[in-house]
Amino acid sequence: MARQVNSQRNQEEAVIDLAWPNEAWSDVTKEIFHQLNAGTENGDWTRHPGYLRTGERRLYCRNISEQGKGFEYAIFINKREQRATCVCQFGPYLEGPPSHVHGGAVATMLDTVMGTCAYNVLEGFHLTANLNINYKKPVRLGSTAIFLAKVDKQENRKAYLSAYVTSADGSTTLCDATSLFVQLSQEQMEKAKKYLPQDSHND
Ligand SMILES: CCCCCCCCCCCCCC(=O)SCCNC(=O)CCNC(=O)[C@H](O)C(C)(C)COP(=O)(O)OP(=O)(O)OC[C@H]1O[C@@H](n2cnc3c(N)ncnc32)[C@H](O)[C@@H]1OP(=O)(O)O
Repeated sequence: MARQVNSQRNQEEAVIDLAWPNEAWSDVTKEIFHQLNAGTENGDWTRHPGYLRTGERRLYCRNISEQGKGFEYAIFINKREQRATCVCQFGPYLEGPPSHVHGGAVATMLDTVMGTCAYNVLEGFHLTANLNINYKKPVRLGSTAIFLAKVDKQENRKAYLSAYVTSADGSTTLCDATSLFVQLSQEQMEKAKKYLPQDSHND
């Protein structure tokens, strides 16, 4: 179940870690989560907590209030291999083409998984400079997909990544993507500080 942690900022703001199975997750989503979570046992992989703050600040893809209606996902990071893997179930609020997921919702998850993966090489805050997606097959609403991202190259503040999205059984490639993330310079970080939460929860 989602776990409640308290942010250091103020006690009444509950910070809930949603990157855990809940009753809205299908058996397929739960099974893939447990397979991926097993990789954290030997320390190669780390599950990235997915915080929903009850206060005023939320990460967009965590903020659909009713469980199961939007993005339900967990991301795992492998720092040594500079990779990230995500299991994601797309709820009914994300409909684009009838009974299928909006391409922008798939792009959101690609942006988030690749952005999280970029933390393997970039320090501090980074932003998406470029995101290119090839949509190979429509994604059924309510289905579960697996996102696999890796860092291909780093040049100073720039990290170049690639990713692909498969069906839950891995048999079908739904999308492939490339991206560029740019780490904010010290000067930009100073300016961005006022937007960052005081507590340690990144997501
Ligand atoms: C472990 C903890 C995990 C926590 C996870 C939490 C969730 C995380 C996931 C959430 C993720 C969500 C993420 C989101 O949704 S981020 C939201 C969407 N992105 C933005 O809003 C970014 C808007 N753009 C900018 O702010 C600036 O343009 C940036 C900061 C990107 C660069 O402007 P800056 O003034 O700083 O630097 P620069 O212009 O000198 O560029 C620097 C270098 O980059 C090269 N360049 C730039 N653009 C492009 C381009 N399009 N193609 C190719 N190259 C490009 C450029 O040539 C230069 O190269 P070089 O001359 O140095 O060689």
